This record gives sequence, C-alpha cells and structure tokens, in this order.
Amino acid sequence: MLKELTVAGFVAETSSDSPAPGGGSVSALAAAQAAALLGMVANLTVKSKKYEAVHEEMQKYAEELKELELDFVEDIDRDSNSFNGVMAAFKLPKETDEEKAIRTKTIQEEYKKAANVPLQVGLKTLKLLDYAGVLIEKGNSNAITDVGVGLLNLKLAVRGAFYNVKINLGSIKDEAFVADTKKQMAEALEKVEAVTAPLLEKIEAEIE
Ligand SMILES: Nc1nc(=O)c2c([nH]1)NC[C@@H]1CN(c3ccc(C(=O)N[C@@H](CCC(=O)O)C(=O)O)cc3)C=[N+]21
Repeated sequence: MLKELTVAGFVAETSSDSPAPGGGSVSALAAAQAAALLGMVANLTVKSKKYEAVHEEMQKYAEELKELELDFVEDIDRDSNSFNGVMAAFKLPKETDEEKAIRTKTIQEEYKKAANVPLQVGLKTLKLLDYAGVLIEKGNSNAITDVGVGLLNLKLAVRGAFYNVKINLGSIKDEAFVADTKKQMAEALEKVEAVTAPLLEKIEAEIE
C-alpha cells in the first residue's frame, strides 16, 4: 500500500516508470497535507495558554480534521487502485464478440470509478475551507504560514484531482454522467477560488 511507504519511498515510487502513483494520488496526498497542517494549527492553539478561550472549539476542529486527514490518506491508494482498474480493463481479452462487449463495458465502468475517486477527493477537500477561515481568525498566530501552506495544498488538491477527473471524462460515453460531473467540478472550483483568494491575501499581508 502506498500509504505505508516512507516519504522518500513514495516520491521514488512516483518518479519510477510504474504506472502508479500518478497525479491523482499526489493530489490526494496534497489534500491529506492540507488537513494535517490545519489540524496542526488547531493543536498548537489548544497547546497554548494564550488561546485558552478557544481551547474547546479548537480541540473539536483538531478531531474533525484528523478524521479528514486519515480519509485523504486512504484516497492516495484509492486513486491509484482506481486507475489501475482502467488499465486492467484494457488488458481484457478481445477475441470474440462477447469478449469485446464485456471489455468495452468494463472499460466504461472502470473509467467512471477512476473519475469518481478524484471527484470525491476534490469535493471533500472543500470541507477544509471553513476550518482555514476560523484558524486564521482565532488560531495560534505563530502558525499563520502553516494555514497558508495548508491552503496552497488545498488548492492543488482540488485542481489536481479535477484534472484527473476531466481526462477520464474524455473517455466516458455516458453524457449525463459527464455533464453532471462537470457541473459539480465547476461549482466546487468557483467556491475554492472565492474562499481561498482573500484568505491567502490576508496571510500574505501579515508576513510582508
Ligand atoms: N483517477 C486517476 N488517477 C490517475 O492518476 C490518472 C487518472 N485517473 N487518469 C489518467 C491519468 C494518467 N495516468 C497514467 C498513468 C500511467 C500510465 C502508463 O503507465 N502508461 C503506459 C501503459 C501501461 C500499461 O499498459 O500497463 C504507457 O503509456 O506506456 C499512463 C497514464 C494516470 N492518471
């Protein structure tokens, strides 16, 4: 499992000529890193006496963010497994008409799965947006840049996951599925931009 690798091992596995992990898993890793950095800031706020007034609130955020972090770590493998499913489907036999029909149907099903996994990663990543805003307002101000790096990872996670959705949509013949998926992505991307831009501006102004 990719999630069990060391950091060096994961990076080396990425650069190797093996098909996975690719951009989809790396986007899921970015989502996990975003959740982890936001969780870290919540934990640093809990630890500091200066922020005693928000300890309870921050403890709750830390726990919720930990759940999201662990789920995104699972998505690293879910994504690679889903794209491996597409590649396995292409290798199915195609001698007889029956084999051809099964292969075509399986390829379509596997492409839908390989589109759905990064679609869900991108959509789930939006759950992190509210935490980032609150952490900038009320969190440990020593760690403001950690919220910033979290936000950059968040943006990468959504856009990168959606790149993978989009390239897979190009092979999917179910037009209703394609249209519905594109609509969900467009709405999500708009929200991410609208929320992250002012937050990053604020952080960048603080450290100027
Ligand atoms: N959910 C999702 N996650 C992805 O990571 C993802 C994706 N969807 N959709 C498409 C892109 C592209 N990508 C490739 C990975 C390996 C080869 C690869 O190994 N290709 C070999 C063939 C390998 C074989 O046939 O066994 C070749 O081109 O020679 C190609 C492309 C992953 N992506």
